[in-house]
Amino acid sequence: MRALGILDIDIPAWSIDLIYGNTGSGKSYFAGWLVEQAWEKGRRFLILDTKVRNHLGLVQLKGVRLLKIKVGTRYNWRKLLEFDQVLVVPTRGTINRIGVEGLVEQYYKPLLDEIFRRDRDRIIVVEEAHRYNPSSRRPGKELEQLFREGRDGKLYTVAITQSIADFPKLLFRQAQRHFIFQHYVPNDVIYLNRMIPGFSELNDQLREHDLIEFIPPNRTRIIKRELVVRRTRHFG
Ligand SMILES: Nc1ncnc2c1ncn2[C@@H]1O[C@H](COP(=O)(O)OP(=O)(O)OP(=O)(O)O)[C@@H](O)[C@H]1O
Repeated sequence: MRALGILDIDIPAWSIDLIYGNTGSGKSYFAGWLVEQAWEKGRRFLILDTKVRNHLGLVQLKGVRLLKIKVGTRYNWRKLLEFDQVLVVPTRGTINRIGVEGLVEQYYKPLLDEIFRRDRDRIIVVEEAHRYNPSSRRPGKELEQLFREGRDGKLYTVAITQSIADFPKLLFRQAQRHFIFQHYVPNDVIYLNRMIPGFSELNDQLREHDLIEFIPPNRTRIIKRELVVRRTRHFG
């Protein structure tokens, strides 16, 4: 039998984690792994998914509540936040009718705002985080307030995005940890190389689903895909 070793990634009391990489690189799979670690420690979390099935396996974990967003329905966010561990997903009909853009605007942004104003001590996992920003230069209000002031209320954000070039620098610079999958686009590699010591050499060593952990200003290491072992099924 192959010895797997243990992946020693901490789930701190507070952080801002960014997870980025191409479609299919393993962002959600890894985010789900982080959530499993948080669950084992009894931490409070809420996942805002933009896909219907992606994270559904996580509801196998005892205590995790599922809310399916159905377009036309009004939700009492305050009541929702009484639950400690929550997965929020759209129904297929919702995506067909209002798209991810409508989901984010009509439901997820107001929920993030409510979390910022009233919730405490929670890990908030935001899929497709670039969708919350009006442009690649301007952060959206909801993410910006969480990034800038979330620490006081121990509101810990995990933001997942495909394209780091489309993600406002203002937010990028606030991240406490980066989890980075292999990058191919030359401009992205140049950009990341400026930010992360030795990025291109590390990037060249990555296989599919491997990732780099970067803790600013200069701590980096490669995390091999075999170490990211999920306890629940991922549907990504
Ligand atoms: N460490 C890993 N070991 C084995 N399989 C993995 C690993 N990481 C990811 N995968 C598999 O790779 C596929 C893509 O992963 P995932 O859905 O997380 O990608 P993604 O980056 O979130 O993509 P998208 O941006 O399209 O949502 C999935 O089938 C997943 O099970």
